[in-house]
Amino acid sequence: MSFTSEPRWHRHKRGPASPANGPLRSWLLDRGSLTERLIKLSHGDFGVQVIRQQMSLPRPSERKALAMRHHQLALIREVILLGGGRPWVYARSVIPQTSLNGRLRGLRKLDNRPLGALLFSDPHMRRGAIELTCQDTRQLPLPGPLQGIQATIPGRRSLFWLDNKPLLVCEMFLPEFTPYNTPL
Ligand SMILES: C=C(O[C@@H]1C=C(C(=O)O)C=C[C@H]1O)C(=O)O
Repeated sequence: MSFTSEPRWHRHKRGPASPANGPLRSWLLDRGSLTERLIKLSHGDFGVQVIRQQMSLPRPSERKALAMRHHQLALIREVILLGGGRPWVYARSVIPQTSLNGRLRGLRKLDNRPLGALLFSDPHMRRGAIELTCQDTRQLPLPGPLQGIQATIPGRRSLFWLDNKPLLVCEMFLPEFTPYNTPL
C-alpha cells in the first residue's frame, strides 16, 4: 500500500489554518531529533516498527523536493514510532539510490534502529526547512490494527543532507500521540 493521494505541504506561516497552531506546535517545529524526544517522553519505552523498506519510485512531490529525475529509484522506508507500545508517529523517509553510498550505505539495513540516531550523530548533518501538512489517516498505509482509525492528523517533513547527499523525512503524528497527558 502507499499514499492514495499526496498531502499539500506548506512552509510554516502564522495563521489559524496552520497545523502548528495546535497543541503539537513545539513537536511540529522542533529541529532536533524526534526520536530523542520520544525516548524521553516514553521514559525509554520506545520502539520502531518497520512497515515497509524497499526500493521504489518516490511520489511526485517527493521527487521534486529531492530534485530527482523521473524513474530514479529511492529507498522508501515507512515505520511506526511507538511510545509505551502505542503508535505515536507514522514516518516515511525517501532516500535516493544515489544517496545510498559511503556512510549512508548502512541505511539499506537499518531495520528497527531509528534513522534519527544515524542522522543526528553526524556533526555535519544539515537539515532544511520544515514543511507542514494535515492528512487523513485513511490515506496512510497504516498496518492492520491501525487501519480502522479515521482522523485528520498534523505532520511535517524536511530534507536532511549527510555528506551533501539528500534524504526526505516525513512524520505524521497519530491520534494516540497526546504528549501533554501521556499516562506512561
Ligand atoms: C529523523 C528522525 O528519525 C526518526 C526515525 C525514523 C525511522 O527510524 O525511520 C523516521 C523518522 C524520524 O521520526 C528523528 O529522530 O528526528
